[in-house]
Amino acid sequence: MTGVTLKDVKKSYGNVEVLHKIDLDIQPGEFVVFVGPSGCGKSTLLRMIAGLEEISGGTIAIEDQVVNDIPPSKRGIAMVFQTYALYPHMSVYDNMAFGMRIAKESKEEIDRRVRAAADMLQITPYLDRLPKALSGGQRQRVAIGRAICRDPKVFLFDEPLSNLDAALRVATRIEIAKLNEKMPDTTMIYVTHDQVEAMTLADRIVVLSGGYIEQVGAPLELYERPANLFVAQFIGSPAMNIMPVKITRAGETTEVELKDGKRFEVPVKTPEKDVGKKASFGVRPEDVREAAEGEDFLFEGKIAIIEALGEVTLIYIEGDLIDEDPIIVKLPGIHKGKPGDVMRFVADSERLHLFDESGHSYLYR
Ligand SMILES: Nc1ncnc2c1ncn2[C@@H]1O[C@H](COP(=O)(O)OP(=O)(O)OP(=O)(O)O)[C@@H](O)[C@H]1O
Repeated sequence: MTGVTLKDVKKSYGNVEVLHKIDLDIQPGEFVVFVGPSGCGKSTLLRMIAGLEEISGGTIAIEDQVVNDIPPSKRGIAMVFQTYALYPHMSVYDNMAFGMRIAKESKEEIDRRVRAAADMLQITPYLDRLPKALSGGQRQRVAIGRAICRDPKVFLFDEPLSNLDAALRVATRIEIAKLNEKMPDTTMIYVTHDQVEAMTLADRIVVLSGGYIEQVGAPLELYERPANLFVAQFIGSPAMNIMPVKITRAGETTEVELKDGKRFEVPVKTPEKDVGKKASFGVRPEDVREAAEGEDFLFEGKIAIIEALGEVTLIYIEGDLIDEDPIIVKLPGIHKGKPGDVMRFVADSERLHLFDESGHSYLYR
């Protein structure tokens, strides 16, 4: 089984460094997803692992072998692209067989592998068709099938679903999850800017921003214990609400004060020296509920906009508690509030987050 190790990996274009000091250990058989906003460097990092981009510094090793100077075809990897990259004049069968023919595999072996991959992806009925006679989702399955035929040690996916419409994206995502189950020994590295893909497919997510790794962890770890403000607001939708606070008591748990003077406890550890300092208090829209009559509430405000989505209602709360955007609350079902109504909210204390002045998360208890 094959892992991938990145040590102090850097990438520059001219004198602009776009990836800085990337250290990452991907375990054999692991499904790792790179996410981050546009331009953060996730595709470049994947293409460096594939050998499609030169490495400006550091080392990339696949199965303990440093591959910096090894061409893509010799790295034991297969890559699936956003644009499918199928040969338009070749049948599905020939597209899938192509790499093996170049590698001079026997006819029988080629046939066995093409049929096994086609069966795995349910594309057997289309083997004789040209790519143009297939839907986008079917074409992407052919591209994945072609990659499987190469029997790669490491499978790389570069935003494979982003050209598909919403329904096909879900169906193909599930296909990829099944593929991962069927190929437990194959390491998979997947680039996306879609959080749902990252959360549902990954064993571990690598969050990148501005060419740096912000955090590496299991999906729910990032959701429940974000290491910093960036990850807190990047993972989860709508994003976590962040309100400026002052620390009024430090210790094993921390008391903070909102801009309106309201004080409450957050179960995180803070050092005594941080008393009086500014901090950022975070609570997710879905972790808030409406306070009962007379219940001690966390924050209050006026409804600015209310959006009924059926299964949930999104409520945008006006007020002076945050500097820019409104606070967003996500309540289950249909809520009968209307703009102008004043609402009060509570949240379980375990669902509260606190970040220091530089945006790092205080230690969760
Ligand atoms: N050939 C190139 N020459 C110069 N700069 C480049 C080149 N390719 C990429 N970059 C820069 O490197 C950075 C990372 O690009 P990359 O494509 O890896 O980002 P990304 O996270 O995959 O973004 P997206 O989600 O938009 O594809 C960007 O700032 C980009 O402008």
